[in-house]
Amino acid sequence: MRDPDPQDAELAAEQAYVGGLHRRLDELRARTVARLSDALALVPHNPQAIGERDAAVELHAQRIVALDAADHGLCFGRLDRHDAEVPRYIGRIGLNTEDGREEPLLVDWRAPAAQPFYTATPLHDLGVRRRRHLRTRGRTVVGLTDETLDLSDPDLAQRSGLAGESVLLAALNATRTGRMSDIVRTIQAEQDRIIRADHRGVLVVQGGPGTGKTAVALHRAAYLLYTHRERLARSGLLIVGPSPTFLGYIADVLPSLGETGVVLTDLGGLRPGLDAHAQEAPKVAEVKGRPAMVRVVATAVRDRQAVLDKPVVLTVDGTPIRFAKADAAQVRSRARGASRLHNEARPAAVRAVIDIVARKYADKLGENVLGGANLMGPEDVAALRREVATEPAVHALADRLWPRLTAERLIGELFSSRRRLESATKGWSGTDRELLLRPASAPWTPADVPLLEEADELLGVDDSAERDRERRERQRRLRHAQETLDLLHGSRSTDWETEDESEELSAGDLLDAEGLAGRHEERDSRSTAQRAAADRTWTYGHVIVDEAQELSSMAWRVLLRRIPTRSMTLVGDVAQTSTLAGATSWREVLEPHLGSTWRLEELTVNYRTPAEIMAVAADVLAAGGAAASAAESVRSTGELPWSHQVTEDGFTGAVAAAAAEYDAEDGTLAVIVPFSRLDAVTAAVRQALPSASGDGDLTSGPVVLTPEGSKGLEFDSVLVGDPVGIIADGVRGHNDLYVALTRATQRLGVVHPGELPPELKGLDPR
Ligand SMILES: Nc1ncnc2c1ncn2[C@@H]1O[C@H](COP(=O)(O)OP(=O)(O)OP(=O)(O)O)[C@@H](O)[C@H]1O
Repeated sequence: MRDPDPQDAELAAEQAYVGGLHRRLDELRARTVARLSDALALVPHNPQAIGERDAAVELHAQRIVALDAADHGLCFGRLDRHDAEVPRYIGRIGLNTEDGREEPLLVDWRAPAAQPFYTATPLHDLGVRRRRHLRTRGRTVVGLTDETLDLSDPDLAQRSGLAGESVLLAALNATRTGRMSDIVRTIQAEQDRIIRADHRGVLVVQGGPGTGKTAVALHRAAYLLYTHRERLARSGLLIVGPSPTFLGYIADVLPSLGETGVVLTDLGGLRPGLDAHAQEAPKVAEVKGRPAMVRVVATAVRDRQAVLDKPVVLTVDGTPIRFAKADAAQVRSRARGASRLHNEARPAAVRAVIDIVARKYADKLGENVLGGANLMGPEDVAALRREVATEPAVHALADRLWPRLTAERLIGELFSSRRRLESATKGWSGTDRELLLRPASAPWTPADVPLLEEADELLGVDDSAERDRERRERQRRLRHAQETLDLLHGSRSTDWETEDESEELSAGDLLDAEGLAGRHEERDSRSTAQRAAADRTWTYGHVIVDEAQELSSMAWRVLLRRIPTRSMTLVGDVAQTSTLAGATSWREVLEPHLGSTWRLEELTVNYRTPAEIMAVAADVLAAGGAAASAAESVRSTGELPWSHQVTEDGFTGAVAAAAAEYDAEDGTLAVIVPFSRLDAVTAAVRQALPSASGDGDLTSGPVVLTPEGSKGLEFDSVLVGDPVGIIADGVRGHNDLYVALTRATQRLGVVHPGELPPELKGLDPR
């Protein structure tokens, strides 16, 4: 019989503890499910009770989601401290004992008490003696890794400075699934500092490829939701990413951390109700993103506030009325004086047309043939005005002079009319203007979204009909509330036929009635995230932007409107900018919008790409003239990235063959080619590998992408086809190639027709 292994005994002890945590989790879940059923079974008898019931249902349902999410990998860490007897366990959520008095059973990774798990070092041990990483499979503890934070530890000199290095490397070497996973078990100190940074103001996180910017941004979202739960539950948190494929790739991370109430979108999906994802030439997107477009949109709106080239003649009840150019000018100046917003000014424009036509009509009808004063009295004129107001020709004229405009109509009609474009882009070069011209039926692109939103800002809404409806509805509610109060108090009767009911109510009564009427207002049962996503004017509590270097000036305007408090986290890498509209330095892009009121944090370690691949990518970065240097890789694989020269004719076949070879390896695969070769290579790869997906779903098989489409993603194997084509195709071609090469977590191959560009000479020729 062998001696019991001390490691086994430790494992058994941890298993006992973790088992207890799971029992506690089950208990809490069962209790929350019971509360949810009780709330659902409740039959509320008044609107206030309905509101309370709905709030309770939402609260319990969210709690169940969070408890379920925590079940997988519930506890992953333990801290033994110098000054405490009991160890502190760290996990996905906080769990207390029944009486809630002792040290919590489990500390949420986001709580201040958990921070030493990520940041304690032998030099700054933060009271920690030993950090233990627990590995679990299902509910079973399958492994332990200890780090002693003791300066006298003889192994210390060998350590890399990474927290939980072996656990981290195991996570980094794992094959990818096509979906990003959370990193709560292995967050590194430089990442932790950013995740927990103060939420106020603008925090810019710069980092090379694979430094965990996206991971950090998402964990920061979870941290902010935990720390400022109440405020963010009301105002919401917005995360903006570069593309729908990217959003699909990161979609599991926050739910796995128990957080679901976040709005995730890309620019093309930011405008409620509009799917603006059509592709367009990068040069067109760049023009649309320029700050000069603010003026173009403003001019386009003013151009729709027309004056006449020549007089028009209307017929009112058989009487011809001449509407002169000067009359049109008067309409325009009255409407412009009424409101800055085009649609809000429209009622004034309509009134002005009616007034002018009625006056002229009265002048005609009341003309004194003997040459004296007009025979019409004020009542006659008022009656004529009412008649004129129902005349369709008068409204048609008002529409012509001051049309009701939606943003879609304004921008659509602007871009499809050479005449309108010329007027709105005076002083522009013909080439730039030409880029904006497109057919009326052209679908919307992401770069159109900021223009539509800009137009909305100038158009406003003519909500007079809606306001009337609301006023009547409010009067109805007030009447109903007062009747209810009267019933309660058995008080006097009131004549409700009077329009102005406030005269009928004493001040005290009105307050009571208003209070009661307010309770009857319908409660919006949608969640904050749903309401925020559907409302263009919603302002968020915090906004996170990933790949922020890609945003154009116009896109910044849209985002900043959604966050007047400027509580933002912007993550990106200026060396990965691919569009002309994108940033080459943070100062250059942020200064016009934020001045110098932002702070910069940097991430310096590349967790994704092995050193062998990074060496090649760094040469490409340098050849592109980038000022930034690539982040240092945390690991190497010993596998050299290779190149394979082929003829032009053999290119697609060779790519498909190499893809088939890589597909036989474990994990995910992407083939990245220039936009001009996308269709041909996709067809060839699909023929060789029927599982190759074409719909941007990264979980179902190999994908063929452009460098731009691969932004923010990663794959175990990456095959880059035609690097020279990538450099030539892009407006910042070297950056595009750099992005493509740095998507690989394990293997990289490059297939090239013709010579290999000198910056890729570091590849191993095959
Ligand atoms: N502390 C960590 N523990 C485990 N994995 C990590 C850690 N930090 C980053 N990673 C992993 O490294 C990979 C790269 O991270 P991420 O995609 O967030 O980088 P990025 O900086 O956004 O890259 P890019 O700019 O190239 O898109 C991901 O697989 C991520 O899970």
